[in-house]
Amino acid sequence: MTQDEAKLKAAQRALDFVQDGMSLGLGSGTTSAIFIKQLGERVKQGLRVQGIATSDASQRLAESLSIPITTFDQCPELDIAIDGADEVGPDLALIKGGGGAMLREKIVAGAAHRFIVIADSSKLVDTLGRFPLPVEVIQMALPLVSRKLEALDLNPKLRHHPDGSLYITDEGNFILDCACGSIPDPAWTASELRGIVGVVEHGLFVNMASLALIAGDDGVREVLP
Ligand SMILES: O=C[C@H](O)[C@H](O)[C@H](O)COP(=O)(O)O
Repeated sequence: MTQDEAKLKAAQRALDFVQDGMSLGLGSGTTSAIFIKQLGERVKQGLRVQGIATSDASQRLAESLSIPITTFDQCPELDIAIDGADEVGPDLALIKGGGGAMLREKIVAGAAHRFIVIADSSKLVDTLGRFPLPVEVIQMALPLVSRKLEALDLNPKLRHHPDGSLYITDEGNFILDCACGSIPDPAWTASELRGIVGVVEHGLFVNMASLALIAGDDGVREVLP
């Protein structure tokens, strides 16, 4: 099975958890985009749902498929948030933010009764940290935050687009990608990052996911924390 086929299988399985009338968190990234497209098909067939998107790109995609979009004003609680991940570690601790969307993703996942991760099996790891950990930073604080991350040996590097221009998030911030290697205690690292003024959010999701749907050659596995 190719990685894209596995992403499709995970996304399709996630649809089994969606019921008529639900309010959904719509994730970001390639796996989530596949889920949103599948959801769009169901909406076309009459499924009634509404969603809050975790990025401008996901919102545009959902709107193009006529999936109704709502806001936290109208809908402060979501039934399920469904999103991809860059790494899925023990206890379903995650690294997210490869696509720069982790701030809104964390807000949306936190507002959902269930947060379901969809991923192909290449994302499963024994220890988080092979994927660089994204840290979203207020622009003016960049030099200060960079120094603090260096002092923590997190090895931050400012994210750029492939054309060399600076990467700016949907909320107007920079991202420092930390090639820090193994993260043996994600909760500790998360709390260190949380304590740095100027850090808006980071890509460690600890104790948030309630289920991961991991697709590979052996089918789709349901992984619990
Ligand atoms: O910012 C992006 C998100 O956290 C994505 O969910 C994550 O990067 C996984 O993306 P993909 O499904 O494309 O591997």
